[in-house]
Amino acid sequence: MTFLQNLRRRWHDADSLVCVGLDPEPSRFPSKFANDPDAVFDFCRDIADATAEHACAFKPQIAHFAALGAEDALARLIVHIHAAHPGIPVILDAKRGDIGSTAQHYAVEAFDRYRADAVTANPYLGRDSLQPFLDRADKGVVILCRTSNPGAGDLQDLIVSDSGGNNRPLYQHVAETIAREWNGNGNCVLVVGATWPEQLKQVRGIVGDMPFLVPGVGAQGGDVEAVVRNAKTADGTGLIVSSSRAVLYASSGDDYAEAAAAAASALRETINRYR
Ligand SMILES: O=C(O)c1cc(=O)[nH]c(=O)n1[C@@H]1O[C@H](COP(=O)(O)O)[C@@H](O)[C@H]1O
Repeated sequence: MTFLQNLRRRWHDADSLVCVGLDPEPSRFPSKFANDPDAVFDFCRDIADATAEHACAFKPQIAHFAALGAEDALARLIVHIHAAHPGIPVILDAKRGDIGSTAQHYAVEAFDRYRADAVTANPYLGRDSLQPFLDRADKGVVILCRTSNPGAGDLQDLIVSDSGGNNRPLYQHVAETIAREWNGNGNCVLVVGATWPEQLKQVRGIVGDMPFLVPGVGAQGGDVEAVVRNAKTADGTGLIVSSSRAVLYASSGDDYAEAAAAAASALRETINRYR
Protein backbone atom coordinates (compact mmCIF):
# COMPACT_ATOMS: atom_id res chain seq x y z
CA MET A 1 0.00 0.00 0.00
CA THR A 2 1.15 3.54 -0.67
CA PHE A 3 1.60 6.21 2.00
CA LEU A 4 -1.67 7.90 1.06
CA GLN A 5 -3.63 4.64 0.95
CA ASN A 6 -2.28 3.82 4.42
CA LEU A 7 -3.13 7.27 5.69
CA ARG A 8 -6.70 7.15 4.37
CA ARG A 9 -7.23 3.73 5.89
CA ARG A 10 -5.87 4.95 9.21
CA TRP A 11 -8.04 8.10 9.18
CA HIS A 12 -11.01 5.78 8.85
CA ASP A 13 -10.00 2.88 11.13
CA ALA A 14 -8.77 5.06 14.03
CA ASP A 15 -11.40 7.74 13.36
CA SER A 16 -8.53 10.16 13.86
CA LEU A 17 -6.77 13.00 12.06
CA VAL A 18 -4.18 13.34 14.85
CA CYS A 19 -0.47 13.02 14.14
CA VAL A 20 1.80 12.62 17.16
CA GLY A 21 5.05 14.54 16.72
CA LEU A 22 8.12 12.88 18.26
CA ASP A 23 10.48 15.73 19.20
CA PRO A 24 12.66 14.43 22.06
CA GLU A 25 14.10 17.02 24.46
CA PRO A 26 15.88 15.12 27.26
CA SER A 27 15.75 18.14 29.60
CA ARG A 28 11.95 17.74 29.61
CA PHE A 29 11.90 13.97 30.15
CA PRO A 30 10.48 12.63 33.44
CA SER A 31 13.09 11.99 36.11
CA LYS A 32 12.89 8.19 35.69
CA PHE A 33 14.93 8.62 32.46
CA ALA A 34 17.78 10.50 34.17
CA ASN A 35 20.10 7.48 34.33
CA ASP A 36 18.80 5.69 31.24
CA PRO A 37 21.52 5.53 28.55
CA ASP A 38 18.83 4.80 25.94
CA ALA A 39 16.45 7.50 27.20
CA VAL A 40 15.67 9.02 23.79
CA PHE A 41 14.49 5.71 22.38
CA ASP A 42 12.75 4.55 25.55
CA PHE A 43 10.82 7.81 26.03
CA CYS A 44 9.70 8.06 22.39
CA ARG A 45 8.73 4.37 22.32
CA ASP A 46 6.61 4.78 25.45
CA ILE A 47 4.87 7.81 23.91
CA ALA A 48 4.28 6.02 20.60
CA ASP A 49 2.86 2.95 22.33
CA ALA A 50 0.60 5.04 24.57
CA THR A 51 -0.77 7.28 21.81
CA ALA A 52 -0.96 4.85 18.86
CA GLU A 53 -4.67 4.10 19.23
CA HIS A 54 -5.43 7.82 18.85
CA ALA A 55 -3.02 8.52 15.97
CA CYS A 56 -3.32 8.53 12.18
CA ALA A 57 0.47 9.08 11.85
CA PHE A 58 3.70 9.65 13.76
CA LYS A 59 6.15 12.42 12.87
CA PRO A 60 9.67 12.17 14.31
CA GLN A 61 11.64 15.40 13.84
CA ILE A 62 15.16 14.50 12.71
CA ALA A 63 17.08 17.46 14.22
CA HIS A 64 15.87 16.51 17.69
CA PHE A 65 17.64 13.16 17.27
CA ALA A 66 20.67 14.28 15.24
CA ALA A 67 21.55 17.10 17.66
CA LEU A 68 21.88 14.45 20.35
CA GLY A 69 23.84 12.02 18.17
CA ALA A 70 20.79 9.77 18.47
CA GLU A 71 20.23 8.79 14.83
CA ASP A 72 20.42 5.15 15.88
CA ALA A 73 17.53 5.73 18.31
CA LEU A 74 15.53 7.30 15.47
CA ALA A 75 16.14 4.29 13.21
CA ARG A 76 15.15 1.85 15.96
CA LEU A 77 12.08 3.92 16.83
CA ILE A 78 10.76 3.73 13.27
CA VAL A 79 11.43 -0.03 13.17
CA HIS A 80 9.53 -0.33 16.46
CA ILE A 81 6.54 1.69 15.20
CA HIS A 82 6.26 -0.41 12.03
CA ALA A 83 6.47 -3.65 14.04
CA ALA A 84 4.24 -2.71 16.98
CA HIS A 85 1.73 -0.50 15.15
CA PRO A 86 1.53 -1.72 11.56
CA GLY A 87 -0.56 0.52 9.33
CA ILE A 88 0.35 3.77 11.10
CA PRO A 89 2.50 5.75 8.66
CA VAL A 90 5.68 7.49 9.80
CA ILE A 91 6.44 10.96 8.41
CA LEU A 92 10.11 11.85 8.83
CA ASP A 93 10.28 15.60 9.43
CA ALA A 94 13.58 16.55 7.78
CA LYS A 95 12.53 19.44 5.47
CA ARG A 96 14.93 18.31 2.78
CA GLY A 97 15.66 20.09 -0.50
CA ASP A 98 18.91 20.31 -2.50
CA ILE A 99 20.26 19.91 -6.02
CA GLY A 100 19.08 16.69 -7.62
CA SER A 101 22.26 14.64 -7.15
CA THR A 102 22.28 15.39 -3.42
CA ALA A 103 18.51 15.04 -3.09
CA GLN A 104 18.91 11.44 -4.33
CA HIS A 105 20.86 10.74 -1.16
CA TYR A 106 18.28 12.47 1.02
CA ALA A 107 15.59 10.27 -0.52
CA VAL A 108 17.64 7.15 0.23
CA GLU A 109 18.24 8.44 3.77
CA ALA A 110 14.53 8.99 4.48
CA PHE A 111 12.99 6.00 2.74
CA ASP A 112 15.70 3.30 2.78
CA ARG A 113 17.89 4.09 5.78
CA TYR A 114 15.11 5.26 8.12
CA ARG A 115 12.23 3.41 6.41
CA ALA A 116 9.94 6.41 6.69
CA ASP A 117 6.68 6.35 4.73
CA ALA A 118 6.87 10.08 3.96
CA VAL A 119 9.30 12.95 4.37
CA THR A 120 8.88 16.71 4.70
CA ALA A 121 10.56 18.72 1.95
CA ASN A 122 11.27 22.34 1.04
CA PRO A 123 10.23 23.37 -2.49
CA TYR A 124 12.48 26.43 -2.71
CA LEU A 125 15.07 24.87 -5.05
CA GLY A 126 12.42 23.87 -7.56
CA ARG A 127 10.97 20.71 -9.02
CA ASP A 128 14.21 18.92 -9.91
CA SER A 129 15.30 19.19 -6.26
CA LEU A 130 12.25 17.17 -5.18
CA GLN A 131 12.14 14.77 -8.14
CA PRO A 132 13.98 11.95 -6.31
CA PHE A 133 11.25 12.08 -3.64
CA LEU A 134 8.36 12.52 -6.09
CA ASP A 135 9.58 9.49 -8.07
CA ARG A 136 9.03 7.21 -5.07
CA ALA A 137 5.35 6.81 -5.88
CA ASP A 138 4.62 4.67 -2.83
CA LYS A 139 6.05 7.30 -0.47
CA GLY A 140 4.62 10.65 0.63
CA VAL A 141 6.28 13.99 -0.15
CA VAL A 142 5.10 16.54 2.39
CA ILE A 143 5.97 19.94 0.94
CA LEU A 144 6.17 23.26 2.81
CA CYS A 145 3.52 25.70 1.54
CA ARG A 146 2.55 28.19 4.32
CA THR A 147 4.50 27.33 7.47
CA SER A 148 3.27 27.84 11.05
CA ASN A 149 6.01 30.16 12.32
CA PRO A 150 5.62 33.93 12.94
CA GLY A 151 7.92 34.83 10.02
CA ALA A 152 6.12 32.62 7.50
CA GLY A 153 4.92 35.63 5.54
CA ASP A 154 8.38 37.19 5.11
CA LEU A 155 8.87 35.32 1.84
CA GLN A 156 5.80 33.09 1.47
CA ASP A 157 3.43 36.09 1.17
CA LEU A 158 5.44 38.01 -1.42
CA ILE A 159 3.31 38.74 -4.47
CA VAL A 160 4.56 36.93 -7.54
CA SER A 161 3.47 36.99 -11.19
CA ASP A 162 3.16 33.64 -12.87
CA SER A 163 3.41 32.93 -16.60
CA GLY A 164 -0.37 33.39 -16.96
CA GLY A 165 -0.11 36.94 -15.63
CA ASN A 166 -1.75 36.17 -12.28
CA ASN A 167 -0.47 38.10 -9.25
CA ARG A 168 -0.78 36.35 -5.92
CA PRO A 169 1.18 35.36 -2.81
CA LEU A 170 4.02 32.92 -3.34
CA TYR A 171 2.46 30.29 -1.06
CA GLN A 172 -0.62 30.15 -3.31
CA HIS A 173 1.59 29.78 -6.37
CA VAL A 174 3.46 26.96 -4.61
CA ALA A 175 0.15 25.24 -3.80
CA GLU A 176 -1.13 25.41 -7.37
CA THR A 177 2.19 24.40 -8.94
CA ILE A 178 2.43 21.31 -6.76
CA ALA A 179 -1.21 20.35 -7.31
CA ARG A 180 -1.04 20.82 -11.09
CA GLU A 181 2.51 19.87 -12.02
CA TRP A 182 4.39 17.99 -9.28
CA ASN A 183 1.69 15.57 -8.14
CA GLY A 184 1.74 13.21 -11.12
CA ASN A 185 2.16 10.21 -8.79
CA GLY A 186 -0.54 11.48 -6.42
CA ASN A 187 1.92 11.36 -3.52
CA CYS A 188 2.12 15.04 -2.49
CA VAL A 189 0.90 16.56 0.77
CA LEU A 190 1.11 20.29 1.62
CA VAL A 191 2.27 21.76 4.94
CA VAL A 192 0.00 24.60 6.05
CA GLY A 193 0.29 25.85 9.63
CA ALA A 194 -2.63 25.75 12.06
CA THR A 195 -1.74 29.30 13.08
CA TRP A 196 -3.04 30.65 9.72
CA PRO A 197 -6.73 29.71 9.31
CA GLU A 198 -7.36 32.13 6.44
CA GLN A 199 -4.43 30.76 4.47
CA LEU A 200 -5.63 27.21 5.14
CA LYS A 201 -8.94 28.16 3.51
CA GLN A 202 -7.19 29.75 0.52
CA VAL A 203 -4.98 26.72 -0.09
CA ARG A 204 -7.90 24.30 0.25
CA GLY A 205 -9.72 26.31 -2.41
CA ILE A 206 -6.76 25.96 -4.78
CA VAL A 207 -5.81 22.29 -4.41
CA GLY A 208 -9.06 20.35 -3.95
CA ASP A 209 -8.71 17.20 -1.85
CA MET A 210 -4.91 17.07 -1.47
CA PRO A 211 -4.04 16.22 2.16
CA PHE A 212 -2.49 18.84 4.43
CA LEU A 213 -0.01 18.34 7.24
CA VAL A 214 -1.11 20.93 9.80
CA PRO A 215 1.40 21.62 12.60
CA GLY A 216 0.90 24.46 15.06
CA VAL A 217 -1.91 23.28 17.36
CA GLY A 218 -0.99 22.86 21.02
CA ALA A 219 2.29 24.61 21.92
CA GLN A 220 2.03 27.12 19.04
CA GLY A 221 -1.57 28.01 19.89
CA GLY A 222 -3.40 27.21 16.63
CA ASP A 223 -7.21 27.09 16.83
CA VAL A 224 -8.38 23.53 16.15
CA GLU A 225 -11.96 24.51 15.28
CA ALA A 226 -10.78 27.07 12.69
CA VAL A 227 -8.35 24.54 11.19
CA VAL A 228 -10.99 21.88 10.73
CA ARG A 229 -13.74 24.18 9.49
CA ASN A 230 -11.45 25.93 6.99
CA ALA A 231 -9.41 23.03 5.69
CA LYS A 232 -11.23 19.69 5.91
CA THR A 233 -12.28 18.03 2.69
CA ALA A 234 -15.91 17.32 1.82
CA ASP A 235 -15.72 13.86 3.41
CA GLY A 236 -14.46 15.29 6.72
CA THR A 237 -10.84 14.17 6.30
CA GLY A 238 -7.88 15.64 4.38
CA LEU A 239 -5.92 16.73 7.46
CA ILE A 240 -2.94 15.40 9.41
CA VAL A 241 -3.13 17.63 12.48
CA SER A 242 0.23 17.36 14.21
CA SER A 243 1.08 18.12 17.83
CA SER A 244 4.43 17.45 19.48
CA ARG A 245 5.21 19.21 22.79
CA ALA A 246 1.60 19.40 24.02
CA VAL A 247 1.42 15.59 23.78
CA LEU A 248 4.99 14.57 24.66
CA TYR A 249 5.31 16.74 27.74
CA ALA A 250 1.69 16.70 28.94
CA SER A 251 3.10 15.50 32.28
CA SER A 252 6.64 15.46 33.63
CA GLY A 253 5.69 12.89 36.26
CA ASP A 254 5.51 9.09 36.19
CA ASP A 255 2.14 9.37 34.45
CA TYR A 256 3.78 10.86 31.30
CA ALA A 257 2.52 8.08 29.01
CA GLU A 258 -1.07 8.22 30.27
CA ALA A 259 -1.02 12.01 30.07
CA ALA A 260 0.26 11.88 26.49
CA ALA A 261 -2.49 9.42 25.56
CA ALA A 262 -5.09 11.68 27.17
CA ALA A 263 -3.76 14.71 25.27
CA ALA A 264 -3.83 12.85 21.95
CA SER A 265 -7.31 11.52 22.66
CA ALA A 266 -8.60 14.99 23.61
CA LEU A 267 -7.17 16.47 20.40
CA ARG A 268 -8.85 13.72 18.37
CA GLU A 269 -12.19 14.45 20.04
CA THR A 270 -11.90 18.19 19.50
CA ILE A 271 -11.09 17.68 15.82
CA ASN A 272 -13.92 15.19 15.39
CA ARG A 273 -16.43 17.61 16.90
CA TYR A 274 -15.97 19.94 13.92
CA ARG A 275 -15.59 17.58 10.97
O1 LIG B 1 7.13 20.38 8.84
C1 LIG B 1 6.76 20.47 10.02
O2 LIG B 1 6.48 19.47 10.66
C2 LIG B 1 6.54 21.81 10.59
C3 LIG B 1 6.17 22.80 9.69
C4 LIG B 1 5.72 24.04 10.18
O3 LIG B 1 5.29 24.90 9.42
N1 LIG B 1 5.71 24.23 11.53
C5 LIG B 1 6.13 23.29 12.42
O4 LIG B 1 6.05 23.54 13.63
N2 LIG B 1 6.62 22.09 11.96
C6 LIG B 1 7.16 21.07 12.92
O5 LIG B 1 6.08 20.61 13.73
C7 LIG B 1 6.50 20.45 15.09
C8 LIG B 1 5.65 21.35 15.96
O6 LIG B 1 5.88 21.06 17.30
P1 LIG B 1 4.89 21.58 18.46
O7 LIG B 1 4.77 23.06 18.31
O8 LIG B 1 5.59 21.18 19.72
O9 LIG B 1 3.57 20.87 18.26
C9 LIG B 1 7.99 20.75 15.11
O10 LIG B 1 8.68 19.52 15.00
C10 LIG B 1 8.22 21.60 13.89
O11 LIG B 1 9.53 21.41 13.35
